[in-house]
Amino acid sequence: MRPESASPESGPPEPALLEVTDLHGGYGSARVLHGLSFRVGKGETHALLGRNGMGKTTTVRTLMGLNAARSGRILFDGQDITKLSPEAVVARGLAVVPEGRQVFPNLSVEEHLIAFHLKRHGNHWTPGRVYELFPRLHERRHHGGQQLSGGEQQMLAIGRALITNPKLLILDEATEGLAPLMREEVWRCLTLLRESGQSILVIDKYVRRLMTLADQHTILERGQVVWQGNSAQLEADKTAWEYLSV
Ligand SMILES: Nc1ncnc2c1ncn2[C@@H]1O[C@H](COP(=O)(O)OP(=O)(O)OP(=O)(O)O)[C@@H](O)[C@H]1O
Repeated sequence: MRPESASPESGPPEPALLEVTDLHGGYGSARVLHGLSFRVGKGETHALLGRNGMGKTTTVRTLMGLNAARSGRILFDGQDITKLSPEAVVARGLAVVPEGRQVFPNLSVEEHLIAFHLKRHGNHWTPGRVYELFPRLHERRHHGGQQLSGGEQQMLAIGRALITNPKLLILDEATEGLAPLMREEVWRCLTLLRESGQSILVIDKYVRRLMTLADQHTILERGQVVWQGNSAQLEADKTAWEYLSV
């Protein structure tokens, strides 16, 4: 149950899996995030929305420890991860499917999955499970990253994140540049993951499609949160759409 929906009878709200508070950050002297706050509950699918250049990728990079936070706090599963290195953040249970996929050209599919496998959190995801989710990857398991199509690279990027057995899976524009059928493959995968209870933070341009998937939405505008709500609220609120139109 999400904290917002806790009734007085149900006791105190469940602590969030991810709680970002008054986060400031950017790239050196370039300030991009101006005090943003949002939370992702356990088992929740949360969409981070906003036009190009509004700070979504910078938020993800800051969560992952790739960009230093200037101030503010990132709590993950009850622990402060604000100042942790990327390796330590992954070890705590965050994993990202990065913008542009970033698969290694000279590593085979199988080598990617073996190299990134982290045995923990019940060790749910193994190379075999990833191949069940994406049979195409099994067929291509001995091929190098550079020999894969864009869609196959995207499946591998998702598989590589899942194989770390993350508590929170983050996807930054996972459908970007994909043909419609491949996009649907990504949505199918996200729907399955959501149904299995995986917590997900997703950034994507296909807002209408996200509305069928996400429990909550946070809209960023110039590095600040300008709107938050669920899919029904987003559907109904014209103000929110003004932040999303190009
Ligand atoms: N390496 C960098 N150095 C300096 N500024 C950067 C860098 N990368 C991004 N920015 C700036 O930070 C701001 C936010 O960019 P960011 O990539 O976080 O936006 P976004 O919401 O993810 O948009 P997009 O969909 O275009 O990726 C933009 O003004 C961008 O120009």
